[in-house]
Amino acid sequence: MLQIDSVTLRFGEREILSGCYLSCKAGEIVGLLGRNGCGKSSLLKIIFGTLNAQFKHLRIDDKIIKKAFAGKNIAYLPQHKFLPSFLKVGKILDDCGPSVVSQETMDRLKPIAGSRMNDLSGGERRFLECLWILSRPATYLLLDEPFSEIAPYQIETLQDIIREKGKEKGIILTDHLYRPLMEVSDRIVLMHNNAVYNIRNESDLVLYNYISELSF
Ligand SMILES: Nc1ncnc2c1ncn2[C@@H]1O[C@H](COP(=O)(O)OP(=O)(O)OP(=O)(O)O)[C@@H](O)[C@H]1O
Repeated sequence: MLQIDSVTLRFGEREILSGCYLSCKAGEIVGLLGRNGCGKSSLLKIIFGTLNAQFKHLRIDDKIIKKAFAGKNIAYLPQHKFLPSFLKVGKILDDCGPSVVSQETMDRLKPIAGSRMNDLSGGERRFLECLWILSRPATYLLLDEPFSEIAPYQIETLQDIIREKGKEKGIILTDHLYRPLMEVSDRIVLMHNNAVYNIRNESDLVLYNYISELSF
C-alpha cells in the first residue's frame, strides 16, 4: 500500500497543500479530482519525488520512501512531454510490448510507425507516452491527465489498459475529463479547500462545486 500523509506545500506565502492524505493499494485505481490549481499535479510530483514539499510522509508497505524516482516502485506520467523527440514510434511500440499494444493498436498506428515523436500531433504523442508509462513494470503508476489531449476512441483504449493494469498495480490518476476517470476508478477523491473528500457519484461533485448541475 502507498500512503502519503501530512503533506505541506507552500510557494512563498501561498499554502497549496496542508496535511493532505492519500492512499492507494496495489490492485486499486484511485481517481483524483479537483479544480485548477488545487494541487493535484503537485501532489503527484511530491509522491514521485521531483517536487520538494516542506513536509511529507510517504510510505510503501510501511517503508519510508524519500526519492521514488530513483527506485522502481513508481512510474509517473507527467503533464509535459517527456519521451525524447528523436525516438521513432515503432521503437516505442516495441518497448511497450503486447501487454499495452494490442494488434488493433499496432494496426492503427502503422501509418506513423516510422515517424519520430517530434513529428507527431499532440494527441498522438500523448497517447504513446501514456502507453509507455502503462507498460512500465512499477507496482504503482501515477498518471497526470492521461485523457486530456486524446480522442474518444483512444481514451477507450487507455481505459481498457488502465482497468487491466489496475487489477495488479496501484494506479492514481487525475484528469478534468471526469467521466472517463470515474468510469475506470475503484475509488474517487476530490481535493477541495485543502482537504480530500471521498466521492460516490456525480451528485457529490455538484455538492463540492466541481461541476454544476447543468453538467448532468
Ligand atoms: N513552481 C511553482 N512556483 C510557484 N507556484 C507554483 C509552482 N508550481 C505550482 N504552483 C502553483 O501551485 C498551485 C497548484 O498547482 P498544480 O499544478 O499542482 O495544480 P493542479 O491541481 O494540478 O491544477 P490543474 O488542474 O490546472 O492542472 C497552482 O496555483 C500553481 O500556480
